[in-house]
Amino acid sequence: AWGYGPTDGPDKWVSNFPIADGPRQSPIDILPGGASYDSGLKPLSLKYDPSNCLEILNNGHSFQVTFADDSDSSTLKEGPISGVYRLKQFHFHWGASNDKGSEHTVAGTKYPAELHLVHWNTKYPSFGEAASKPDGLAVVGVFLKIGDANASLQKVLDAFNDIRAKGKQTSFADFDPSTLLPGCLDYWTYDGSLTTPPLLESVTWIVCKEPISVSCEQMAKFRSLLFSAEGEPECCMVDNYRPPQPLKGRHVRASFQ
Ligand SMILES: C[C@]12CCc3c(ccc4cc(OS(N)(=O)=O)ccc34)[C@H]1CC[C@@H]2OS(N)(=O)=O
Ligand SMILES: [Zn+2]
Repeated sequence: AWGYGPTDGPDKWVSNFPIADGPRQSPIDILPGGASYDSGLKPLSLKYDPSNCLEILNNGHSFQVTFADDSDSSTLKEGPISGVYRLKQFHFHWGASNDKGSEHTVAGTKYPAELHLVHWNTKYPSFGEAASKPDGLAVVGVFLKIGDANASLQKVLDAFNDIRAKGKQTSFADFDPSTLLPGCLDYWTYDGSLTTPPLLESVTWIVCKEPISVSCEQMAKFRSLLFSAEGEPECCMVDNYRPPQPLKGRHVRASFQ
């Protein structure tokens, strides 16, 4: 199985997932000067229904909040995509210290964490089906920056006591993920991939320029989760991020000037 350690981490993934060296891998280092403003890009239309929120789980790589996706009540539309994409889950990536943790970087700058809201294209019958199509998924990325405590994020962190170890899950209801979005939804967009195995090249990435805040104490709470299952030697869940990958001729577009 894969992980983020010295023996099973990002540099080792290519042996079981050769697409790791593919033409549209993620994340990337975003160079604002290298992105071209595209006036044809529409504003993001994100509409989420808190009643779709189902549970929160520790999957051994991150924690994720999963949503009911059997109707078009929590969707992403417009932006760089066409059609309707449904929210399936959101999760985070973070570091062992505040100087690293994000997957995307901005002119080399690493943020302490990054939120990913994973949506799938409803032109396909299911999430799993969509995940193997070049236009199957759209992930909205939001950077976290050290500052004031984030009250909305705190609701998620308060559930951590029930999911400390790998494989633990607990019900998590009535959460509105739009409360985790920045005020300004200016974004960069490019064609990429999942950032964990199976590294499928099926993601339209939409990375928000404006970060949301997280306090130092809240970052410490992220780091209290475990990669390990109950009964195994405890291994803190930290540095669960893939470093930037080669651009390989791709263009990054900006929705703002
Ligand atoms: C669940 C699945 C395997 C893993 C996976 C999936 C989708 C989106 C994902 C986003 C991730 O995070 S990230 N950073 O946004 O890229 C990490 C893993 C993801 C599908 C792809 C095939 C499996 O689907 S399945 N079982 O066949 O139904
Ligand atoms: Zn992710």
